[in-house]
Amino acid sequence: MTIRIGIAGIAGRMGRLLAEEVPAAGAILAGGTCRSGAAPAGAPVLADMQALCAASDVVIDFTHAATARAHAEAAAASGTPYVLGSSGLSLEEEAAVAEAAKRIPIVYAANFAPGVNLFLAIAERMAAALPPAQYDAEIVEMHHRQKVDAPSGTAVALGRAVAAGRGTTLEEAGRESGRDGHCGARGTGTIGFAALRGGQVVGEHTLLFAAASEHISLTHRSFDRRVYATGAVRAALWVKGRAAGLYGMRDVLGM
Ligand SMILES: NC(=O)C1=CN([C@@H]2O[C@H](COP(=O)(O)OP(=O)(O)OC[C@H]3O[C@@H](n4cnc5c(N)ncnc54)[C@H](OP(=O)(O)O)[C@@H]3O)[C@@H](O)[C@H]2O)C=CC1
Ligand SMILES: O=C(O)C1=N[C@H](C(=O)O)C[C@H](O)C1
Repeated sequence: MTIRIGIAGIAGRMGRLLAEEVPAAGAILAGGTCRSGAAPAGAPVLADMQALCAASDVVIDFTHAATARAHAEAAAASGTPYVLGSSGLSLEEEAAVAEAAKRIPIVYAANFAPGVNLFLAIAERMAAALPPAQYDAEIVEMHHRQKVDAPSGTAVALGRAVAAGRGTTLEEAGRESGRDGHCGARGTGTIGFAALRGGQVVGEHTLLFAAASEHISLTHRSFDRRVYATGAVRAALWVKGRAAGLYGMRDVLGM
C-alpha cells in the first residue's frame, strides 16, 4: 500500500520542498497544515496537527521549536509515526519528544543531509583523539538572514558529538557562545559557538580544533535545502512500521 505522508508547516521553505519530494519518492501527499502562509497549489490543507495525523501514515514536521511538544503529543495520541526537523528545541521540549517516542517511532534530526551525519560521526572520533586540555573546539555556522534560532541545531549536534567523543555531555563541558566585550579568557574543555547570519546561505558548519602549534578543521556546506527534504522523506519511509522509540538520521542511514 502506498504510504501517505503529511507535512506540518507546508507553506514554509522546507514545507514547500517536502510537498514536491513526497510524490517524487512515490508516496502520497496527504496534505499539510498552515498557520498564516498559503499551501502549494493542489495540496490538501488540514485544520490542525490532529487532523493531519488522522489523514497520514507518517507526519513530517519542519515548523518551529514552539510546536514540537504539542505536535509530538498529537502524533503519539493518534499512533502516527513522526519525523521532526525543527531546530532550537529546549532540553524540556526534547524531553517531551522523547516521552512521546515511548508510544510511537520518531526520527528527530538536527540535519537530514547525509554528509552532515557523516560529519557528526567523524566529529566524535576527532574529539576522542584530541585532548581537550590542548585542543580547543570551536563551531562556526552560517545561515540565511531569515533563520530565527542560534546556534543552529546542527551546531548543537556537533557540540554534542564533540562532548560525547570526550566522554562527557555538552552541558557538563560548557558552551561558550556570543563572546562580546570583556568576556574573559576561553575555558579549557568548553565548546565554543559562533553564529553568522546573512544573505541566503543554505547552511555552513565548521568544526575547528585549535592547539598551540596546529589547527585542524572540517567544513560542511549545503548548496540546496532539497538535500534536507529528500533526507526527511527517506526518514519517513524508513520510520513507518518501526517499533516505538527515538531514532536519529544516523539510524536511518545505517551509520
Ligand atoms: N533538520 C533539518 O535538516 C533542517 C531543519 N530546519 C528547521 O526547520 C524549521 C523550519 O525551517 P524553514 O522551513 O526554513 O522555516 P519557515 O519559516 O520557512 O517555515 C516554517 C513554517 O512553519 C510554520 N510555523 C512557524 N512557527 C509556527 C508556530 N509557532 N506554530 C505553527 N506553525 C508555525 C509556518 O507556517 P505559516 O507560514 O503558515 O505561518 C512556516 O511556514 C526551522 O526550525 C529550521 O531550523 C530547516 C532545514 C533543515
Ligand atoms: O534553518 C535552516 O535553514 C537550517 N536549520 C537546521 C539547523 O538549525 O541546523 C539545518 C540546516 O543547517 C538548515
